[in-house]
Amino acid sequence: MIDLLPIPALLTPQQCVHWCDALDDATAAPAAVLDPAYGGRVAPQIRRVARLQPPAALQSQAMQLLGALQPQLQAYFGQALGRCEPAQFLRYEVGDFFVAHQDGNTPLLRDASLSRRVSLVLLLNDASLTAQEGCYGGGELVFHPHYSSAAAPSRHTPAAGSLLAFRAETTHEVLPVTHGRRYSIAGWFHAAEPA
Ligand SMILES: O=C(O)CCC(=O)C(=O)O
Ligand SMILES: [Fe+2]
Repeated sequence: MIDLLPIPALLTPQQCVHWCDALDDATAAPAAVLDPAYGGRVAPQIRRVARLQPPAALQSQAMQLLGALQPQLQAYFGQALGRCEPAQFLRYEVGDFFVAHQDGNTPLLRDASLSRRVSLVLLLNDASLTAQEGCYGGGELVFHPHYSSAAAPSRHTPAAGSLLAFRAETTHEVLPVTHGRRYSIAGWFHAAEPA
């Protein structure tokens, strides 16, 4: 079974609209794969999405919001958690996606992602089947069970302002966006430093 913790209504609909508006003025650059210290590079066949440079106030608000979840996440995932990595503000345009991947805690990859323990994805706008102002189509967040499990992948389109937390080693992907723009924030809690 996939260990998924949904946290609804972390942001109000008004905050979501305000954050998306602020992000439309932000500098955007193609998001990289892998840790920059280990040759982080843009690989659009793997991850095609713009990483936005939010205003400093928004970045720190997001970090406060995510940081406050630490006790709840520690209790749910049964892991001692340390720092939360700077959140990535992401915008998926039509055709953008992120192939199935794990965010960290995968022992064969010995970069900074090794100590990631819990991944967080916060959606800033809603999905809709038809094109609607401010909404996107496609872009489902899909979780894949362990290969030894017969369970089917699960697809999620969290409501604007709500978050999904999962173990960093869980395989997940973002399906291509089919209309509109999808805004999300990704963050990661690392293992607590040994005392
Ligand atoms: O944007 C999302 O929903 C998830 C992004 C993601 O999986 C990642 O950045 O590692
Ligand atoms: Fe991810």
